[in-house]
Amino acid sequence: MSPRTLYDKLIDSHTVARLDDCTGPGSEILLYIDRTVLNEYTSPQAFSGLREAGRRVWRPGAALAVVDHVNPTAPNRGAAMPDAGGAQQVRYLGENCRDFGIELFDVLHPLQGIEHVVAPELGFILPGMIVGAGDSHTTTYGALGALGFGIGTSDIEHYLATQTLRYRRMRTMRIMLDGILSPGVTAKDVVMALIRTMGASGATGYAVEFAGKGIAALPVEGRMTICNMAVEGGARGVIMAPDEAVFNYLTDKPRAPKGNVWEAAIQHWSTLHSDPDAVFDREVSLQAAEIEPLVTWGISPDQAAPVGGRVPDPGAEPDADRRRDMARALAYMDLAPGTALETVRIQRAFIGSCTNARLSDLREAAGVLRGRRIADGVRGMVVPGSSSVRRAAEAEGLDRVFIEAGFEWRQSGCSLCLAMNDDMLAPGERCASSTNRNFEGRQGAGGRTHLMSPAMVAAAAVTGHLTDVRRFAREN
Ligand SMILES: CC(C)[C@H](C(=O)O)[C@@H](O)C(=O)O
Ligand code: SF4
Repeated sequence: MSPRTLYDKLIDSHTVARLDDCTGPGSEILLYIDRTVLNEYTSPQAFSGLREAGRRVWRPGAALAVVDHVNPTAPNRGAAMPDAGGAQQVRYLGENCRDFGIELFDVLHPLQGIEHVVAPELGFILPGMIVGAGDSHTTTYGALGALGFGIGTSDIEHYLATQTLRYRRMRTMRIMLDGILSPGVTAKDVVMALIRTMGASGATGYAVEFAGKGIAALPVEGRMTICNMAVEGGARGVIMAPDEAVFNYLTDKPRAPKGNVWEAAIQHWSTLHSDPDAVFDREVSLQAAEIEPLVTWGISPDQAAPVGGRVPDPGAEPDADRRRDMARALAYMDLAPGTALETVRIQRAFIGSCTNARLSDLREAAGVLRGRRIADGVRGMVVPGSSSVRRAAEAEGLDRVFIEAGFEWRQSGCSLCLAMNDDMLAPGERCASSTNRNFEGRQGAGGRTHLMSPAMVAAAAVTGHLTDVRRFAREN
């Protein structure tokens, strides 16, 4: 057999039937999906479809449901939702899980959290799996050696009824991260650098495999940050070959296999990598040493610059479409060309989301905040990625560090990542945010989002303006 990429191997081993006469990219197959994660926001119509057709869920145990998008994150929250729409979605998810036999982590469940944080920490996602779920950031699971991708509502229904999806094979791209990151530069900066270089649709149509020394050197949670946000570069399907670090990460996870099954699993997982001479449709490489801490200045994740740089000048952009997009972004963001990014003042600081609210992210941010206070006029919020992350952080005293620095220490959920609950920016407020999307109004109508790593959010909160976190390292 000719050499194959890891993507090809996973697709081949999950192909139930070919639906056309083609074999390469674009060919349509019926693909077996190992697991899914459901949320209150994208699952309702899928369940309604099942109910109307009188169908049952084929393998209820392969699905896990969580409430994450619409719930409040107030420290003393109860089961009540902020608005009637959210309340209805949460109630219906509860009803559906009960009627179709699916496990649910409801708002007050001790394991509640953002789906992409909850599923890995539970050991629900394992190497070699294919995971299709109703949320674009399902790509996160690539970090565990599982091919994850977002699917639409009608696909969720198809999945629930059959455990399969109609799927079009994608082209393959390998992104090599060569070398090792400099101090103060994080996984978030890697993925932001990638999107900045390739553009917000640079990986559209491709399944992306990340590889190279730089990836191998990253802890699994950092790899999740990269796989999570790669979708903002257009990648609908992301994978990294599982290695020792992944096996160590999974070893104590409650739902991971145990005993003999674990041993056998490791044997199999160790075979999950692209063949040495596998051919990718596209190869890209990034030099880790050249990556600097980045912040976005615009309204698309690719509109980013090194924090030490300046707001770009649309007048200097030769391409007319890009020039117009830049001008529009700067008008929305209320930024003048040539402004030093480090002088841009913020009113809000948000550490949260499925990109950057795991324990390691909170540790990094707390490392900057220890012994410091956030600037006057800045409101800071920390929203742990899951209730488990929240407890683990409390066990090591991180909550105290955040609270003493002046941050609010909240319950888990998507929160201010998107204004779909009661956490949002007021019009005109500017936020340093550890999230993944900076679209207009994403964090509230008229709100202005600057994406960056959690340590950079902490640094900005302390000074009151966008700040190169490496200044703090020098002071310490
Ligand atoms: C609500 C959901 C459809 C959406 C997604 O798929 O990503 C959300 O999680 C987001 O981040 O915008
Ligand atoms: S935290 Fe943000 S990006 Fe992640 S699932 Fe929730 S809304 Fe989407």
